Amino acid sequence: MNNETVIWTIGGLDPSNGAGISRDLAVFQNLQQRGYSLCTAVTAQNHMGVSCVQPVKADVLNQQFQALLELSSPSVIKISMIADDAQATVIAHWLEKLRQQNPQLFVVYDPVLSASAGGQLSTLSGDAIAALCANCDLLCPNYHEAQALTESQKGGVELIHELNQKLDARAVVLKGGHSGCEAVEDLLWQHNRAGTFSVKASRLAVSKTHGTGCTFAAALSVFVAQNFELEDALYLAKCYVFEALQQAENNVRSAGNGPWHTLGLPGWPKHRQLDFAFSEQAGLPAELAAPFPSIDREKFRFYPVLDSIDWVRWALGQGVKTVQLRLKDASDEQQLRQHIRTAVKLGRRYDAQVFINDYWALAIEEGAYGVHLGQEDLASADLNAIAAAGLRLGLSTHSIVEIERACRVQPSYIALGHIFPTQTKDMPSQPQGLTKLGFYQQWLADRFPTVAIGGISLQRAKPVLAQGVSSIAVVTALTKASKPGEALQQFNGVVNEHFSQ
Ligand SMILES: Cc1ncc(COP(=O)(O)OP(=O)(O)O)c(N)n1
Ligand SMILES: Cc1nc(C(=O)O)sc1CCOP(=O)(O)O
Ligand SMILES: [Mg+2]
Repeated sequence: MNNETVIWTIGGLDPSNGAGISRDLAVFQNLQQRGYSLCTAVTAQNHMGVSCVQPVKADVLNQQFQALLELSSPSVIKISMIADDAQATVIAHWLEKLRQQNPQLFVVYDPVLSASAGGQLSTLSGDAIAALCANCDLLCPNYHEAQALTESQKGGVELIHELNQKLDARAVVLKGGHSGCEAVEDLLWQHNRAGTFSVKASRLAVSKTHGTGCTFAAALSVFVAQNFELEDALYLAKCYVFEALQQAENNVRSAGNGPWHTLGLPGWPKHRQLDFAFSEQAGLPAELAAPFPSIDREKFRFYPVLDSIDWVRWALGQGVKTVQLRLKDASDEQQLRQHIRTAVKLGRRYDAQVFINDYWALAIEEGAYGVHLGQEDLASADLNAIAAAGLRLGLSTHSIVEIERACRVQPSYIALGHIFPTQTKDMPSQPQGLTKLGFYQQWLADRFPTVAIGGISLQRAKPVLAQGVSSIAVVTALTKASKPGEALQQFNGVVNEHFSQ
């Protein structure tokens, strides 16, 4: 991914480069982002401990803000070590000002109070921390910090509830590295979502973990800046740190007994590495015994999604080999069954791959070629029954977490949406854009055929296909075209040219 954004990091300077702002800048650079730093304290420390902390004066911090604003305007600010209340007042002032200029500004607060190797770093009062939290979008403490902030010995979801009672956070990532458990589990809670989302990693045998918290929060800030949903940002940040630690573990012999962070950073995560789970939202579907039947990829390259049997008949008559019947205003069950039956028959007559959207039970009964389902259907649809009936299955996805959830059921294809703004339906998520589409495609690495959907016009077809997807799906580019026959021919031209290269 290479959409450069500007990220500011506010924190202390660690001369050993394991933690603090120099570590953050290394992570930003490793992930191809433009980073700037504001220094709150000069420390003398390494992975074995902190020997001295010299806070910078509040006025010096204030001038750093002024100097940086002349250069850039951040999309994300990461805050970690704040030495004292006077600094917190300066930061609160600037956050307010920057938010006025950019209401989309996202602030991540990693409340570093002491170093992992031991040593107090901050004299920040409880009131100052509470005021900061109210100004932040995401609070990401580790267990020690969360317990210190709440004066509680609880853990897990209960600890997050304690945090919420004390501090007015909009979202919390509770880092599990210090929980003492066998697996390291990070929990995400968001004020506007039910339940929590968690990512688990096995504990690696790396002994010197100085700076893992900073590395994690810096990577998380990058993924947020790249407009990933918080669940994805947490998942990717965790993969990033896991990969960095794994790399260190593998290299430990050649690197001698030095700290892990000197062994290099891994770059953008490229594939699935860790398990995740939802506590209350639509859970993970059970893994099925066998993959869903495959589709004919050559027939799949252009995929009209159509809202009537007349359109299906027309498209198949024009030679289209994959279509979807997507009926959204069907109230009469008999009529609905009739439409699905006709679509199935037409599919057989034209030797085409006809998918039925939503109505999986009727699709089974009518012997359809396949069904297309959304994420919310995953919890309610009987996937085993669809598989047992031999139907193909297509699944919608809009994020890495949804992609990974879809992969568990080994579908016949995965839809990636919505790429551009669409008039066809209200989408709860943001358009993905081409860069993210390319990232998703690389992430999937041809595990399943893919189809891009959402706002794809004739002009956009070529750059979308260039991201490596197996197919493009369109609704209005065909059904609202002034001359649908011509539009279809033009799409065929672009698709054939792309796949003949
Ligand atoms: C090819 C393709 N991709 C995505 C969708 C969207 O399906 P879903 O999320 O189930 O939403 P509705 O279409 O039911 O509104 C699709 N239909 N086809
Ligand atoms: C039905 C649908 N599903 C989407 C998804 O992202 O899951 S986008 C979409 C509508 C696509 O219509 P158009 O080509 O007119 O933009
Ligand atoms: Mg649907």
